[in-house]
Amino acid sequence: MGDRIRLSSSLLLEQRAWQVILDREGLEWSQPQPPSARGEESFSVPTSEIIAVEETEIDEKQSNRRKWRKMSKRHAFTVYYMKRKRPHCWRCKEATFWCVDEQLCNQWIQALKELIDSQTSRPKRLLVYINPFSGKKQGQRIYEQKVAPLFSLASISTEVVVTEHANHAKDNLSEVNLANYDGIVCVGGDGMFSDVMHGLIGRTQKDSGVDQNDPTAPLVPCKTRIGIIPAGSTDCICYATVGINDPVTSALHIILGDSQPLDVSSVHRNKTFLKYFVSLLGYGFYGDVLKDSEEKRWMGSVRYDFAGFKTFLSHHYYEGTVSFLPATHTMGCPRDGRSCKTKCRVCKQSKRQLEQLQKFEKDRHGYDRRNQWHVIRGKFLAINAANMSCACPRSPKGLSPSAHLADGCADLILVHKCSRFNFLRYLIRHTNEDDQFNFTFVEVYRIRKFHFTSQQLEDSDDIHNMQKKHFGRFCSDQPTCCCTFSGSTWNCDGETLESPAIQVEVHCQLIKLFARGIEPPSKYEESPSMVQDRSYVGRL
Ligand SMILES: CCCCCCCCCCCCC/C=C/[C@@H](O)[C@H](COP(=O)(O)O)NC(=O)CCCCCCCCCCCCCCC
Ligand SMILES: Nc1ncnc2c1ncn2[C@@H]1O[C@H](COP(=O)(O)OP(=O)(O)O)[C@@H](O)[C@H]1O
Ligand SMILES: [Ca+2]
Repeated sequence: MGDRIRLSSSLLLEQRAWQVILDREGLEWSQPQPPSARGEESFSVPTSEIIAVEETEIDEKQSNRRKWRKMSKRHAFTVYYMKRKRPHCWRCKEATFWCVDEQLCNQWIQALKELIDSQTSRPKRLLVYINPFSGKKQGQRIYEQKVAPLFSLASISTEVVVTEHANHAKDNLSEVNLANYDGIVCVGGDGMFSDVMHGLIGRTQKDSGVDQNDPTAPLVPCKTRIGIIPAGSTDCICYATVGINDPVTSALHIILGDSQPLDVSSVHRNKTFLKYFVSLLGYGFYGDVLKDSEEKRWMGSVRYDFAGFKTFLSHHYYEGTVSFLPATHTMGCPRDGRSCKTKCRVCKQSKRQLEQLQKFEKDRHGYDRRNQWHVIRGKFLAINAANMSCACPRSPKGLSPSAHLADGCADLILVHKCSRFNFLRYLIRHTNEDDQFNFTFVEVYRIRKFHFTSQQLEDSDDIHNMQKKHFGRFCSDQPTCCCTFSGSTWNCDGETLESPAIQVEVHCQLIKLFARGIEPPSKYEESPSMVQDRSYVGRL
């Protein structure tokens, strides 16, 4: 595309004449001679924010200006574009331009279409999975009423699968031809995203011959992007990567072809792969809240408040050993206040440095003097590994406000045993501006890998070893073993995971989302107030 796309014409919009210019950068319209009372009016939409163009039939009856009808037939086209309504919240707006010259009108439509087609990162074919039972069970309605009309406006073809059971999306992804799609969309909550992500990562590894059970195997990054239409109970992954849980905003990020790389952490027990997570892996408090809330699914998202209150009162602590490998490749740290923003420099540089470090480690067969494992043994109310901020409507800054989406690190938060009052103070700080790490009983580290073993398992291992020595085989060798551990469970992106021992490793930028991270506030100040403020589907 070159200078061929450069048009400058006088067109009418809302009965006023505007000088309208289209070039590679975008569309601009301004008043040739601004009426002094109004001041100069000029509006622009960058190419990357133009959604679609359509030829428009002008309803002549609507016009009370008979003189135009007398003159000649009007020819019109409507430009649909993204507009920032308030921080992080996007809407689709429209502006209908017209003129009496049919050829000129067609020329504009053609040029705008060419410009839109030049945006090669935009998806054309999407595979959509809808969980009809997420959150308030509105997934299907949200998709059909708010999202599908926008996809069809943007000429995106879709194949829609309404899931019938848990893991449906994951299983389906193991057999579909991924080459047929430019992206996968999941409509639901964090659990639904987890299903899709496991399907996609598993499929990519299988196709590349990587064994997911091998905790040392470097994983192959997934090419297909995932879009999240939030319709769940917490919607943490959407909120922390877009800044809001709003279906229309997410649909627009997908249509405009945004791309946000995301770290994924793997959880293994010895040589068995258990799960991946992108937001929170939590033991103790968040594990117990999740486990308790699962029996209360019928309550919807309030289940978490009930379970949270109950778990808070029970005030269980868990003994165990955490060992971790601190991240040495990143300049960021959990309390530096440098939160992850669109086109984050910390993420970019960290990835580069991690690649160098990994190459260095490979050359030295894993050895690097900076690789010092730290070991902390204790009694914990909560052990949280936050791969991202984990911001959500309940906690707008999240569990670790300065965690990054794509730096190859997770923030490991250890909440040691403390009084109920202090734990409540800690929880309350998730909802306000105060630093939740500024407590003597809270430690936070930026890490690349960590291991956890519960005290019960350590004790039983000691007994096993002793008994093995003296009596031969013992129960852990038997599949029928009935040893029970009174440990907690893991909350792994909102899915429960029972394992008294795990090894976790962060995989830098393993997947990509249709998102752009958190836009800094200046973006909203820059956003022009447009002439026509009619929302297309935004208010549905
Ligand atoms: C006193 C107020 C305390 C508010 C503390 C809020 C902390 C919220 C942090 C949320 C981190 C979320 C991490 C993400 C988790 C999700 O993946 C996951 C699944 O999402 P999905 O259902 O959409 O699939 N969601 C969850 O695990 C839910 C976590 C929600 C925890 C809520 C805890 C409420 C605690 C209330 C304590 C009340 C104490 C009152 C004492 C007088
Ligand atoms: N049709 C279905 N029936 C039952 N469970 C389902 C279905 N589709 C998906 N699931 C499972 O429901 C779980 C929760 O889904 P999610 O969309 O996160 O809702 P919520 O945010 O309300 O927890 C996920 O683990 C997913 O595998
Ligand atoms: Ca990270």
